[in-house]
Amino acid sequence: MTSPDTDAPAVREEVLEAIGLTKHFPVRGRLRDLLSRATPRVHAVDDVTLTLRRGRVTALVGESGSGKSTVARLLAQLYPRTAGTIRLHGEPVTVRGGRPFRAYARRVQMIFQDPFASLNPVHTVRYHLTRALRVHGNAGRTAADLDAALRALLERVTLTPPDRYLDKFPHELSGGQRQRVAIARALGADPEVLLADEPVSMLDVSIRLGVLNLLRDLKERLRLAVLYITHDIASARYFADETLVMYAGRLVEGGDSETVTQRPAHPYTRLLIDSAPDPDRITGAGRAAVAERGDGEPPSLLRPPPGCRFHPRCPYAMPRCGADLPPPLQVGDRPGHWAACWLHDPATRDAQAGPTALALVGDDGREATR
Ligand SMILES: Nc1ncnc2c1ncn2[C@@H]1O[C@H](COP(=O)(O)OP(=O)(O)OP(=O)(O)O)[C@@H](O)[C@H]1O
Repeated sequence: MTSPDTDAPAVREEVLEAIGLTKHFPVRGRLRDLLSRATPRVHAVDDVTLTLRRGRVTALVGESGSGKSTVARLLAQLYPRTAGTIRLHGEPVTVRGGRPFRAYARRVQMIFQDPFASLNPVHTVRYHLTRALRVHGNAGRTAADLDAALRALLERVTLTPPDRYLDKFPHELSGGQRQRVAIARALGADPEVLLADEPVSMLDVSIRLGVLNLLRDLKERLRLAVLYITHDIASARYFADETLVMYAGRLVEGGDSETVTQRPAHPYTRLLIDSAPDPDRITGAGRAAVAERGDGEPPSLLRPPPGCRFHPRCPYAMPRCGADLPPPLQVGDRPGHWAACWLHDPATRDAQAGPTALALVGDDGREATR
């Protein structure tokens, strides 16, 4: 296969794919459970399908406990999965430790929320980066090669001049600088995929944008495929090409970020957007509307609700929503925009149309009729 403009082999845009990814954590049961021999399981992730592409950021958005970190850890092969397939460049891959895991980690790197916890306080920046370069075979042969590679890494994350940072300990750096070191360490593997789990949520608001801009610059210059995990849907609009919304272990909506954030189609996405702390939008009246529209608790993942998991909180729930799991349905005529919500089933829309219609979510994501 060649690209249209050159004779060079076309590079596969899909780097990492998850198909039907599922993780149920067994939890220690109460005596009653032990006697019945049924092990309770937390349904942390169910049937998640997603694709990470070269040079693109995919945001995975949802509230705390929705399963976002578990998805990242499954993709990083830090956890065994209950079901599903992970494909790297089209090849199914399962690794559990040892050399195969190191080979996988060379291509798929993870960045964690708390850079202070992920850097060892007794070691310098030089130590952390040298180790990453050596483990992944990128330290070169000579001391001069290593020195050049260390400087290049620090320059790539704009910690310049490198000499100012190489011999610093983590506590001598600001939160933003520490996260840049953690990113440099991930880049030491020369990866194709970065899994960034809430990479800025522990940083001061004033420096978040700088770190997000750095990640965006890296995806553009290094053509990295980036998974950006966040509970802040506003930052997804700014930073991600594509946005996926997760609720109680399942994906509920996906599409390009502009569409998902500006014209949300799933009632849960609307709730997330309405409850985001946007001073322009959230007025007293706005808050009241949010409360009316399903402010409440996410369900227990030990016994998730049947049908759509959002139905107990959903102001638009129909009898069908508590019984049948909605598949991903295309939203209106917008290719690539989907929502797992029966409101977007053409049959439902036809049945609900007319003067007695209940609330429907229109193509613009707002109520069409009431
Ligand atoms: N090792 C584990 N054993 C049992 N349950 C777990 C384990 N790890 C996560 N869970 C549960 O799985 C569910 C999803 O957790 P996860 O951390 O993936 O969510 P999250 O969306 O990343 O939340 P947060 O933003 O708070 O990190 C939660 O109910 C959590 O308690």
